[in-house]
Amino acid sequence: MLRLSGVTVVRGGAPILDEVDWRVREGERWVVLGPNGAGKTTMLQVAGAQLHPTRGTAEILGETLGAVDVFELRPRIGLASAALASRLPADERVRDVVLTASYAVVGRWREAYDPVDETRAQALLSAMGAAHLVDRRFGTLSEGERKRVQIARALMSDPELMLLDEPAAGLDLGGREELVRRLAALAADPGAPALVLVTHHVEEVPPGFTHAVLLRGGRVVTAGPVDEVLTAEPLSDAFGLRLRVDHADGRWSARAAG
Ligand SMILES: Nc1ncnc2c1ncn2[C@@H]1O[C@H](COP(=O)(O)OP(=O)(O)OP(=O)(O)O)[C@@H](O)[C@H]1O
Repeated sequence: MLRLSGVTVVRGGAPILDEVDWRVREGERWVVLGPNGAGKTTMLQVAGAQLHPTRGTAEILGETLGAVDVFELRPRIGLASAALASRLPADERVRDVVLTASYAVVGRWREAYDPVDETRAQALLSAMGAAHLVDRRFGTLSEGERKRVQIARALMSDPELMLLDEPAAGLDLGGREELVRRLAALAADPGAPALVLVTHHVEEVPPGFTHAVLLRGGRVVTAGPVDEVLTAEPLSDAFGLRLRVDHADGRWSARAAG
């Protein structure tokens, strides 16, 4: 699904991603964790064919970035991020926010969409608990409602790879738990795309996620199965803080130790 080899992104003369090697296979559900400025969003932008590495190779869905038309590649990738959300017109109806994703465009540009697409958009909004919002304008939604609509949008093109950048940011406790529940359902669906979720908090890792990669200072600290990576030592290393990590009922929690 995805293979980054020696991926380096240089900005302002310094690497903000530094020799990153990372591989996501079909069916895997990954969480990307790390402190502020670790390079999580940058890595996701490379994975989403939104940004070319300065050095190294990014292979996405069998294509090599730089040797493929990104406009053909992008519809195969579902992406939900704050940067993308900010480009969605505030006066756009929720239905159209979701529908336009099939064409990887922002803002309605066609007069008519296929009824099959309309039905699919409605079904995805239902699956995200947002069916009742279909006629609302995107700009009038609460933060939690926007996140759920964005995920429905990201699923619209039936992507092979789905990238979610901090989908729980700005949500209250109820909103977070609701989102975690829906992402857990998505993770458990064998027909769902390979999933990558960026977060700051282990509490937001949905049950059913299989792998984790920890970043710090643009470098990979650890990557592998969640049971090995979401433990005190690697997380303490990544966040530069001695942590106690608990795991119960498929969920994680972390706090400063001692
Ligand atoms: N154009 C740029 N010029 C200089 N530095 C940049 C540029 N873009 C990003 N950076 C820096 O690169 C680093 C990584 O940024 P990135 O947004 O990928 O981190 P992140 O892990 O997603 O952070 P956060 O958790 O705060 O969202 C940050 O220190 C950021 O300030």
